[in-house]
Amino acid sequence: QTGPSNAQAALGTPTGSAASRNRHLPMGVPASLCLHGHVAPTILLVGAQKCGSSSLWFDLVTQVEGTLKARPTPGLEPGYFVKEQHFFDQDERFRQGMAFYVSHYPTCTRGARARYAIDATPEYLYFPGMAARVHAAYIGHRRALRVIVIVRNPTDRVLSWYGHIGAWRGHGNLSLDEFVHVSLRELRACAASHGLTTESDELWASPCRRLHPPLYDALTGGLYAPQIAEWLRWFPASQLALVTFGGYIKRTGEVLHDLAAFIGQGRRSGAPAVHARAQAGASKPGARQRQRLAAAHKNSWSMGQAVFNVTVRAALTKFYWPHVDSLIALLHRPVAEHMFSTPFSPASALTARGLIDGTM
Ligand SMILES: Nc1ncnc2c1ncn2[C@@H]1O[C@H](COP(=O)(O)OS(=O)(=O)O)[C@@H](OP(=O)(O)O)[C@H]1O
Repeated sequence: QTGPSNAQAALGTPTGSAASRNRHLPMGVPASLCLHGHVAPTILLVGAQKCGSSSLWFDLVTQVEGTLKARPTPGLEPGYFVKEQHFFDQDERFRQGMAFYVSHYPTCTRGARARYAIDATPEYLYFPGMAARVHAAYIGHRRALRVIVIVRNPTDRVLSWYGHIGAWRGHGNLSLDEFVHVSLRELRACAASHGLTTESDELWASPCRRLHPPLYDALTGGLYAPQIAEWLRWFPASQLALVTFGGYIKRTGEVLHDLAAFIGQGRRSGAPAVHARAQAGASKPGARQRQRLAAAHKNSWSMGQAVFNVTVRAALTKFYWPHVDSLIALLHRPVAEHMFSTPFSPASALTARGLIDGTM
């Protein structure tokens, strides 16, 4: 799928400071990757969907030195496609090849400082087969890639999904609680009919990953372990970074500092200091912060104050417990040993309890 490149990715030395808890920054930080005359995306913020990826993308392109977003494409929704290219997950775009993909990014400039284009398409994590496609497409340039994953309490993710994707695809007349109830019931039935249990990681790549409309993939998007494992099958752990939503909200400046180091850069000079973000609605932000948050939330249709009925939340939490345990177990396996994580390191502080109660 990859056409001939105009330049090879040159490997230099890291310029960013090493993040405190991560001893394993990728060896050799790539300069800009120039393909077909354009700066090719080397930072893939692959999801998960509804886990704060728009906010994190906005912070990366405004705060981290050298980062670039895509150019608006005429005829396509500008606020959406500058963030998400949907190249690897949409066959009709993928078939057009790498020259088409990179044409959405600025042209390369001889002698310019290193620039890192970002594609923040959350479906890259969710769809099976994406990591393999990226691996094949970046042949000869794989070491230039940095893959970032942000995860969130999966129960809160379902609420967010219902308010955005569910509303968009039409969740019929099902209330939030009915929607969860029916999704759990259908998922259980589907798992049983395929010889699986609802605790199994295999659910994600099974036919049960998508239930019939209007349920779709609301629940299985939160099975993070198999999704991350798929990327770890194709890329060295040192090229993957894991961010926790709760940690990002509470320790935004620290997370951006760490990710800048992961990318091999520092914070943009002159970028305003970013302090911890309050959870939406928990504080009264000033006008400037409101403007920043509005931009950062552009791609989210937050349900604001909506809450689950207590029993429904408990049922979802029960469903997700083994899956969060599975994520923590994966992060402790040798294959993930050199994975970059911020602001919590799996070996020390990241716990299933913290992810479930949203403090991480
Ligand atoms: N700073 C801050 N504080 C609190 N909440 C935040 C913040 N940044 C993003 N978010 C929440 O993240 C949810 C949107 O996630 P995504 O941007 O990944 O959505 S999307 O997949 O790109 O559509 C969406 O969650 P819900 O409000 O629960 O729907 C956003 O509100």
